[in-house]
Amino acid sequence: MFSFFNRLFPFARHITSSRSVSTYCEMADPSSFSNHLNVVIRSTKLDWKVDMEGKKLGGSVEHEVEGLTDAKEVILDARDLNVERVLWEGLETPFKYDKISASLGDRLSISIPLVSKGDRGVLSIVYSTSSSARALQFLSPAQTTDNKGPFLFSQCQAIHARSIVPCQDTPAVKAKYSSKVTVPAGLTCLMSAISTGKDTSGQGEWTFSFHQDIPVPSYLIAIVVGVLERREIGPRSAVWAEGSVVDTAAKEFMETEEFLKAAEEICGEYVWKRYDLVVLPKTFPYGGMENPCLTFVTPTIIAGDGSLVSVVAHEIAHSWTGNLVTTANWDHFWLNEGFTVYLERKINEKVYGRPRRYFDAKEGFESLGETLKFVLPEHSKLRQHLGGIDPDDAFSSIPYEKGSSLLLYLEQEVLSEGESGSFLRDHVRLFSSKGLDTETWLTSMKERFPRMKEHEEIVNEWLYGEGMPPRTPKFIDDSMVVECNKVIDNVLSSSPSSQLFSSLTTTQKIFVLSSLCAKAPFDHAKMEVLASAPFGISSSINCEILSPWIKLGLTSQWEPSIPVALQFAKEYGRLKYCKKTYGLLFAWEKSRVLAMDQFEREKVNMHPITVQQVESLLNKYK
Ligand SMILES: CC/C=C\C/C=C\C[C@@H](O)/C=C/C=C/C=C\[C@@H](O)CCCC(=O)O
Ligand SMILES: [Zn+2]
Repeated sequence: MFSFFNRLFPFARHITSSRSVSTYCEMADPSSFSNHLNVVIRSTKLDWKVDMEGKKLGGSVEHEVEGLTDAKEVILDARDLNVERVLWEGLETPFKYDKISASLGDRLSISIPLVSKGDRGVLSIVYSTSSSARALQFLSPAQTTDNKGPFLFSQCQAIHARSIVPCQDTPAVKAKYSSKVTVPAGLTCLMSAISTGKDTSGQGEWTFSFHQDIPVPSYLIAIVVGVLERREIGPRSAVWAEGSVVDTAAKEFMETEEFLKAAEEICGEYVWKRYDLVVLPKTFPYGGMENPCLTFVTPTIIAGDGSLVSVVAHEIAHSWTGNLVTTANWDHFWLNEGFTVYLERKINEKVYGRPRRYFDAKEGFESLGETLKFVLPEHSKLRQHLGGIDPDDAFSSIPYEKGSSLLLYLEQEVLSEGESGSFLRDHVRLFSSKGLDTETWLTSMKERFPRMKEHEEIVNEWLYGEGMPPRTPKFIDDSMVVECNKVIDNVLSSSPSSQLFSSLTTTQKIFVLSSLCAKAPFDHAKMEVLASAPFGISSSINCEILSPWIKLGLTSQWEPSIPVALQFAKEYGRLKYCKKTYGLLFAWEKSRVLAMDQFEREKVNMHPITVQQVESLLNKYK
C-alpha cells in the first residue's frame, strides 16, 4: 500500500518543502467530527464541475493523508454531500455516511488499512454537493447586478467547507490545495489561490486551475464564478467585479497597496504573492472575508468616498493574523479577530494618522455596550466553550472589539515601547502555521513579558469574564471625537443644527449616529428634524449611516422608518445589516408581520447562512 520510499523516508517530502513547519495542532475541535489527531490531511486536490443550473458542485477530491498514530479509519466532516465512491491508494474502500447533527452536520467514516505514524496515503472521494449547500449561493442572471450571467460564490468560515468537500473542517489542520474547475463557457472562475492556468477554448465549458502552496485551514477554501471584469489597482493587486461595478470599486480601493505596505512594516513580508479583491453581490453575508490571495467583499463598502475601506485594511491584516497565525478552533476565534482589528487600526494609523486609530478604537469599545444587549452572556466571553453549537450562532463583534481592546490595554500597561513595536511581528513568527489557543498564547505572554504578572487578574477577567472588559484602554488622541461629542450634544438639545452635523466627515457622522443609537429612543419630533433634507441622513447611500439611522427609527417606534427598514433588509444580505434590521422589525409589533411576510417571500433570494441567522431570530416570535 505504501511505497517503500515512504516507509524509509516518511517525511522526505517535508525535507524538500520550503516551509517545513508543523501544520497541525494537537488540539481536539468541538466543532469537528474528524479524527485529525490520528491522521492529518497534508494536501488536497479538488476536481470540480460547476453545475449552475442544478446549483451543485460535482466531481472528486483527493486528500493526501499522513498517520500521526496507528489508525484504521479516516473520519471527515461533511454536510448534505452525496458520496458515490471512496478509494484508498486507488482501491475501493468501505465507508459509512452518518447524519449527526443540525449544527455540525454529518460524519464520513472511511476504513483504511492500518496506518502508523509517518505513513502516507491518498484518499480519493467521488461526490457531489446538495443544491442547498450551506457554503454556496447560486444566483440567476436576474439576481445579479448586471444580469449578464449566473453567479456562484462560497463562504466557508466557520464550518461550511464541509458542505462543499468532505474534509477535516477544523482550523487545527492546514493543508496545501490545488484545483481544476470546469464552468459554463463565458464565466470566470476565481479561487483563494494562485491561478495556474485557464482553458477557454471550449465552446460549452471553460476550465480554470489554481494552486495554494501555503497550507491553509479548510475555512479559507473559496470559489467565485460569474461574469467578472478585472482592473489592476496595484503591483500585486487587482479588483474583480461585475462590469457596472468594477471601475467604481477600483477607484474605492486605490489605497490597497498603501495598506499592504503599512502591514508589512508592522508584521513582515506579505507571503501570499497576490492580494486581489472580488466584489460580490449584495447577498454576501459579511463585510469581507479574508480568503487568501482573493479577499471577498460586499458592495456595501463602496461608499464613493473611501469611508468604509477599513474593511480592506482588516482583510489585509488577516493575511498575518488569522491566515498565518490561526485559531486552533472556534472557541478561540478572538485570536483571529481581536488581533486583526488591533492590526487593522495600526495600519490605519500609518495611512490616516494617529487620531483615526484611537477614534476607531473608542467607537469600537463603546459599541460593546450595545452589542451586549443582543448577545447571550456566555457568548460575551472572549474564550468560548461552543460545544456542539454552530459557531455562526455565537458570532458577534465581541471577539473583534473586546479582543482588540485587550491588546490595546496590554500595549499601554504591560509592553514597553520597544516591545510593542515588535509585538505583532513576534506574534506571527512564534505562532504561524499551526493552530493557536488562548491558554498557549497567555502562557507565552507571561513568559515573554514579566509585567503580565501585575495584570494577571485583569487579563483573566478580560479573557474569561462576561460582559464589558474590566478596564477601559486610553484613547490618547481624541481630536476626532471632540467634534463628534459637540454634535451629539447639539442633536440631543432642543434645537439641533444641521450645519454642525454637515461639518463632520463621513467617518465622524457614522460615530455620531452609532452613539445616538445608544441614547435612543428619541421623540418623533426629533426624528422628523433628523430626517429633514439638511441633515442628509435619510437620503444617504452609505450603509454605515443608513443602518444606525434605521435602528434609531425602529427603536424610537417612528413609523416612517418601517418601509425604509424593510427595503434595507431586503436589499442587503450582509448580516451586520440584514439580521440586525429584521431583528428590530420583528421586535416591534407594528412591523413584525410585515417583516415576517417579506422574509418568507425573500428567502429564495438570500444566502443560506443569512436565512439560517434570520430564522433563528424569528423563532423567538413563533
Ligand atoms: C464567539 C464566536 C465564535 C466563533 C465564531 C466563528 C466564526 C463565525 C462565522 O459566522 C464566520 C464569520 C465570518 C466573518 C467574516 C468577516 C467578518 O470579519 C465581518 C464582520 C461583520 C461585517 O463587517 O459584516
Ligand atoms: Zn476578520
